[in-house]
Amino acid sequence: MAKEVVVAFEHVDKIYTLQDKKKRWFGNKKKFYALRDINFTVTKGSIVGILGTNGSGKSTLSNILAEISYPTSGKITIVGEQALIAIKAGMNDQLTGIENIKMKGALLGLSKKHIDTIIEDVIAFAELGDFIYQPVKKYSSGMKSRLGFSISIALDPEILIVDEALSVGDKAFAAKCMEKMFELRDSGKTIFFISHSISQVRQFCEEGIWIEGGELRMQGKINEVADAYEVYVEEYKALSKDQQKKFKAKIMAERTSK
Ligand SMILES: Nc1ncnc2c1ncn2[C@@H]1O[C@H](COP(=O)(O)OP(=O)(O)OP(=O)(O)O)[C@@H](O)[C@H]1O
Repeated sequence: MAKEVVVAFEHVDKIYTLQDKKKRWFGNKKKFYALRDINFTVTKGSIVGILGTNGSGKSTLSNILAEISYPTSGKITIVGEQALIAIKAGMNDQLTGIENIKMKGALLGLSKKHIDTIIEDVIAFAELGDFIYQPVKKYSSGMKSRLGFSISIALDPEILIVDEALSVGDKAFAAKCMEKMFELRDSGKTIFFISHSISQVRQFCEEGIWIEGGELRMQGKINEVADAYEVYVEEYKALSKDQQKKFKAKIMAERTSK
C-alpha cells in the first residue's frame, strides 16, 4: 500500500515586499521571493533534512510548515498536528515557563488534566529547576530552547519541525534531545530537521530537501542531496571574495522583481 502523504507543497511562493530606499518617495516597491514555486510531498514517518546556505529560505519554509506563516500563493496540505521546535518559537517573554505551557495547552484546546500532565513532563525533561517559575525573559537562550523543546515533545505532535533548536545550550542537553528525537523517529513520527551541521543531518535523516536562493534544488535520499549540497558549498568557498560577492548579488537579483 502506498504511504500516506502528510505534507504537500504545490507551487508555494512566499513574497516579501521590500521598500526601495532610493526611490521610496515615488512609492516604488520590489518583490522579494523568500520562496519561489516550491513543490514537494512527504509521506508519514519520513525524516526529512532541510539543507541550504544562509538566507536560502529554510526558516521561511519551516514557519510555513508550522503554519506560523502562510504562503503568498500556492497551496499547502498538512495532515495532523504539527509543532515547531525553534530557538525563537512563539514563547511569551513576560510569562513564566509554567504559564507558557498553560497558554500553549489552552490555545490547542487541551483539558486541564492533559495540561497538568504536560507540565509534569516538561518539568522532568527541561531540567530548569526553579526557573520554570520565572518569566522567560530571565532565561538564557539555551534555557529557552530547553523549554521550547520540552513543551513541543510533551504535546506529542504527529509532525515535528526542528529548526536549529539543538544548536544552542549545553552539549549534554543537546545529546539528550537528540536521543529523544531518535526515539520519536522510531515511533513513526514525521520529522523535518534543519541544522547547519551536515553530518548531524546525514546521521539523523533519511530524505533531504535542498533549498537554495528560495528555490527547491533537490529532493531525494539524504546522502545524495547532502553530497550535491556539499559540492555546491565547496565550489562557493573556492571562489575569491569578489567572485563570492558577485555570486550572492546575482542570486539576490534573481529573487527580486518589481
Ligand atoms: N519578514 C521579512 N521581510 C523581508 N525579507 C525577509 C523576511 N523574513 C525573511 N526574509 C528574507 O528571506 C530570505 C530567507 O530567509 P530565511 O530566514 O528563511 O533563510 P534561512 O535559510 O533560514 O537562513 P539562515 O540559515 O541564515 O537562518 C532571506 O534573504 C531573508 O532576508
